[in-house]
Amino acid sequence: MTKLSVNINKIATLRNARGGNNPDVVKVALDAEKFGAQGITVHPRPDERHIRYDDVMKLKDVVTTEFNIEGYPDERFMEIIRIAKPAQATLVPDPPHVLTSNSGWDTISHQSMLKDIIAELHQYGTRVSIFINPEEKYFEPAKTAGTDRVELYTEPYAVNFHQNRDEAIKPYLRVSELAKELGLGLNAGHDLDLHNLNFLVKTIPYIDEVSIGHALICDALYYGLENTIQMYRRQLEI
Ligand SMILES: CC(=O)[C@@H](O)[C@H](O)COP(=O)(O)O
Ligand SMILES: NCC(=O)COP(=O)(O)O
Repeated sequence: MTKLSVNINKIATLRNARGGNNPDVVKVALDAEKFGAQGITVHPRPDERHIRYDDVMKLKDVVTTEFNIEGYPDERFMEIIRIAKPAQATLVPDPPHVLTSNSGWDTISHQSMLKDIIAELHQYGTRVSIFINPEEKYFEPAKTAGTDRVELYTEPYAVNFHQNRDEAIKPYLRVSELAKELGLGLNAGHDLDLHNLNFLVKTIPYIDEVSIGHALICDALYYGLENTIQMYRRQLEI
């Protein structure tokens, strides 16, 4: 069964908007776990626009489901992982000022860098996932780099879903078969929501984990966090 990891970046965005501690990121993470989240994901970007270094240092001691820390593997990120030792680190090739993640790794040109980074993260006992576009040429090099999992970058799927869901999912189906043949674990994330999630996991039933943030937090404004998490869980189970 595909697990739901709730990305709480946008809770921190709201908190930072007024400079206090409301909403309390740690409390929301613990409540999200109580409400059915099977993991907590954060993406501490270098400019700390939402999740801050201090948030990670508090969350690492209290998250009881899977803690997943995403980010570009610069020295600051590696330090965070060295200290936090999360269940999973997801490597994302984001430049510092990108609005949001907008591509997976070029695992061909970055293979040796990724290999060294992944080897170091494995020393901390952390599972490694790398963000990847649904293009077959990147999967063999990802495997050679030593990653445990790949995370399918699903924005193109989400964008094309409403036009033609069967066409939108085709590239993902192809590369998911390849990932399976290579023995790579499979995560998925970015722009997944209540409309497009079920078709993705029904068509690709061996996705280990989806990490969902933006749409889920927006839905929670209307349905409440507990109800929303359970609505997403239901989309993974029907
Ligand atoms: C890697 C990924 O797709 C998400 O973590 C995304 O980066 C969310 O980041 P923002 O919340 O900053 O948009
Ligand atoms: N890895 C994807 C993630 O953590 C959340 O992405 P989004 O749902 O905020 O687009």
